[in-house]
Amino acid sequence: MSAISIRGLTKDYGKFRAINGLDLELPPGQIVGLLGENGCGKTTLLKVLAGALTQYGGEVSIHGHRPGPESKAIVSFLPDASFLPDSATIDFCIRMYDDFFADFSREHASDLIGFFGLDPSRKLSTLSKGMREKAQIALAMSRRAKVYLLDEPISGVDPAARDILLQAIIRDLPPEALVLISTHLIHDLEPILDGVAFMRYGQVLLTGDVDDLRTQHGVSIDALFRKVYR
Ligand SMILES: Nc1ncnc2c1ncn2[C@@H]1O[C@H](COP(=O)(O)OP(=O)(O)OP(=O)(O)O)[C@@H](O)[C@H]1O
Repeated sequence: MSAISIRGLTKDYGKFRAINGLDLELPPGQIVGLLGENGCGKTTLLKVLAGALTQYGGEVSIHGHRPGPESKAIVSFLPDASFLPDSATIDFCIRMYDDFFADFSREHASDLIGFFGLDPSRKLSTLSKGMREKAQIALAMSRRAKVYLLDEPISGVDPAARDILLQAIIRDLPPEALVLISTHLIHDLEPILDGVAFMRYGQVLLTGDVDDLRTQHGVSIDALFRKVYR
């Protein structure tokens, strides 16, 4: 069974059609980059998959479930905006996730927070953008989910820390998990990607295995992106 199966997805914001008849099939056990120009619909697609946008057209299935309570139990979603209360400490967020998600591991989260060098007693309001991203990634990746949806997870962190963050994302990943990551930092993400989905104007333009695409086009995925969107 596909981890994600989408047929003819449409999503309108008022009169504007942000997703326009999008089809996508993604198997489990892969890390897939969701790539495309600003405004092509990446965040909108991830929000539909996460169950955060409920008004849409077409068929969406996550391990056989339409987005809703059953899919949310197996999907770990990391939105692009900060979604945790400013006044909360990292420790409080860990306890909140633990209460909220049956598949959450406190030990794993504490381990990742330590790995990132963050002090769990710090309030989120006192963290830099990059530190906050690290904390949010630690929380999202400490669920034993079947699908991880990560929207621009490393945009705020410095180049040297990106590798560490990517290692944290792939570390201890359940083998059958699908990770769908939207990003503009293709060069940084490329080493961990198994597949890519290129989007344009609310549709999927091209999908494929990164090794196959590199062989077929004779360039890196980063270079292929520049070629496709030139
Ligand atoms: N709440 C909203 N109301 C109206 N239009 C919206 C809303 N959210 C997104 N859009 C529009 O929908 C389109 C897709 O937006 P979306 O955020 O999904 O793109 P994106 O690919 O994630 O962009 P970026 O790479 O810049 O983050 C854009 O044209 C955007 O202006």
